[in-house]
Order: sequence, then C-alpha cells, then structure tokens
Amino acid sequence: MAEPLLAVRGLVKRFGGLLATDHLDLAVLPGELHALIGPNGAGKSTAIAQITGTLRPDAGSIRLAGEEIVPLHAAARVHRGMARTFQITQLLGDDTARDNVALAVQARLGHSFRFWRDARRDPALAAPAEALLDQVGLPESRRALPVADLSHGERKQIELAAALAAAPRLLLLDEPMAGLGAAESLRMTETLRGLKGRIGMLLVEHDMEAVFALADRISVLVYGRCIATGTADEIRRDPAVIAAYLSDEEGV
Ligand SMILES: Nc1ncnc2c1ncn2[C@@H]1O[C@H](COP(=O)(O)OP(=O)(O)OP(=O)(O)O)[C@@H](O)[C@H]1O
Repeated sequence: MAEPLLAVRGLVKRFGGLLATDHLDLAVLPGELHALIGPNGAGKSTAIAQITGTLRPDAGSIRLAGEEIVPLHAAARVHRGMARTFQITQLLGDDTARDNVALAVQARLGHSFRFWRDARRDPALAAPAEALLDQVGLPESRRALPVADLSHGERKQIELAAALAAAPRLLLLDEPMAGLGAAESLRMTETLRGLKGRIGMLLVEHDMEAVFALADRISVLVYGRCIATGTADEIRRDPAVIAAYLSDEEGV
C-alpha cells in the first residue's frame, strides 16, 4: 500500500464523559476518495475538526504526508496542502462567484496581491478563477451574479472551486451533497469523480448513493469508533456495519 497522505492514529477526543473520538485510526492514500460515514452523532464532524485543526485532540497522532500536524494551527495545515468545504457555505453573499473564487486564488498567492479591490480585476487571479469555475461546472451565465442570488447547489459548486483554489493535496468535504437536488447531486458527484487520482479526499456524507458511487474506500464510525474500513462491496457485506448502521439506511 502507498504511504498514506493522511494518517490518523489512536485519535481520542472526550467531551466530559462522552468519548466522541475513540482511538480512531484512519488513512487516506494519495488520490484516494475515502468516505467517512456513520449515524448522526457518530463523531464525523469531531474527527474532521481535529484533522483541520479547529479542535485539539486529547491523544493520538495526525500525519499529513508523513509530518505530524497535531501541534500546527489550522492555518499552518492549510499552508501544507489541506483544504476543506463546509456544511454551510462560507461565501461572501454580495460578491459574485468570480470574485469569491478570485479571492480564494489571491489567498493562495499571498502578499503579492495587496489590495483586493484592484487585484480582483487582475488576470493573474481572474484566469485561474475562471478555470476553477469551469472545473466545477458553474455555467458562465451565473458567474457575474451575487452569490446570494444563486441556488444552494451553485453555492456548493463555488465553495468547492474556492477550496480547490488552494491547490490542496488533501481535501476534506463536509456533506457536499446536503440540500442538493437530484441533478445538482449528480453534477457534484461527477466533479468529485474528476478529482479522484489527483487529490486525496476525505468525504463526510449522508447521501449513501453518492458515497457508494464515489468512494475508493469507506470507513464506518459508530460512537466515535471505526468499526470497519473497506471498499463499497466489503462495507455492504460487513455484518458489523449492517448490524450497527446500514440496516437503518434505505437503498444500501
Ligand atoms: N463541543 C461539543 N461539546 C460536547 N459534546 C459535543 C461537542 N461536539 C460534539 N459533541 C458530541 O459528540 C458526539 C459526536 O458529534 P459529531 O457532531 O462529531 O457527530 P457527527 O457524526 O458529525 O454527527 P452528524 O452526522 O449529525 O453531523 C455527539 O454525541 C455530540 O453531541
């Protein structure tokens, strides 16, 4: 097996008496789309927060491309190639899709662009922003509208484009399908499929159809503990998974 891009070992997080992350081991290989699934309250968001650096683990190790990142702040982890999308979008509603993504490109390029209002018309930001919007499939006719006027699905596309602007090695996706219609889900699924092989992805998602269509491997969390890791077929057949989780889900 290739060296993991992300290697989580023995991760522990307690909230008072509750063990929200229970000695979690998890690995994302380079270019792999690894889904993290589990019932409500299983500890998926808590695990993601520790990986991104917004929550400090009580114990355990998180390595990104071999480097221990637990001591690093969230911003330092971004600098090392980690990007994320959120359950609820974090875009600037009054700005256009183009401006939001150009701003994200600017954030990567850093201090060479000092004045945002002037810089957003700079082709050095606009051209990569346009390419990213192409990549996520946002129609050109929607790119000059304020984000607040766009659909939920379109905002999810723009948020993904903004995350990709950081040129991440590892992308953490927190429920990218949440609230999307059937056509929008399909488009998001195709976009994520297109990223496989190039970017390692950890996908937290309740939409099992999307998970089973996309994931190279799936890890199942129950009460903070990983009860199984495997391919979609292995997970579908795993008795512990069926007993603990999937029997409650439709269509699996
Ligand atoms: N800051 C906190 N303080 C106390 N308990 C918390 C805190 N954050 C999460 N928890 C608890 O930890 C457990 C795991 O929650 P978490 O949000 O990580 O689950 P999840 O798998 O992401 O759930 P969902 O699918 O509903 O988003 C839950 O029992 C939750 O109530």
